[in-house]
Amino acid sequence: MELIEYPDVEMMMMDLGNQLAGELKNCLLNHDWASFAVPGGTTPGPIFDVLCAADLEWDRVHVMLTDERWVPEDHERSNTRLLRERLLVERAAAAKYLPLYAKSDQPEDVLPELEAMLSPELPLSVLLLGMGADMHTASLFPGADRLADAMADDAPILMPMRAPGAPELRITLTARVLKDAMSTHIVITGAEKRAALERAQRMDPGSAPVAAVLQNAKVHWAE
Ligand SMILES: O=C1O[C@H](COP(=O)(O)O)[C@@H](O)[C@H](O)[C@H]1O
Repeated sequence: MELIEYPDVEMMMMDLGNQLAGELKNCLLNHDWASFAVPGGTTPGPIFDVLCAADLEWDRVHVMLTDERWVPEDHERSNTRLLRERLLVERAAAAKYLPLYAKSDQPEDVLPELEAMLSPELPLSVLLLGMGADMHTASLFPGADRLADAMADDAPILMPMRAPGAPELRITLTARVLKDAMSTHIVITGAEKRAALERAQRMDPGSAPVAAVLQNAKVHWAE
């Protein structure tokens, strides 16, 4: 793991947005397209604000979420909604978006079609992850009902996830998909998450899921 500390959050968001744009651009030099997975939640909005204006061939970038809350796309807690408002705008509106949500009461009903759509995109070219203070990443939550299955090397691409710490039903990329990414960045802010990151480095992924992806990750932190 490489830890990169920034003087302040604003600088981190700007710098990280530019780094991600540079990686996508490099990837497009050698490949027909780049697959790019991003988190939802409260942290990445300002990175998306930088990225969406980046001068790159967005029509060759395939964007997806690392995880989604099983709520309609116009719900205030929808990660898709965040993406549509902050990332898939301006130049980035030309990107191809691969949704992790489909209208259905539960993700189990639509898993085969979602997985068939994602399968050609793997391994992910560029992966940006967030992390909660409880050491969850994507929707791999400590104490989740099927966490062990989602952490296994032979896990499917996607799994539904129900967890005590998550207010709604989730769907998430599994750990092996995250671990296989060509380039992994994790963005965290504040003292509480920094302390959680340090704890996670000494813990088993079964109780600190983010530990599964730390080895090859660049972790970006600002107070
Ligand atoms: O619920 C989620 O939480 C994590 C962390 O979110 P944050 O609000 O603490 O930044 C996020 O990475 C994940 O995509 C999201 O669904």
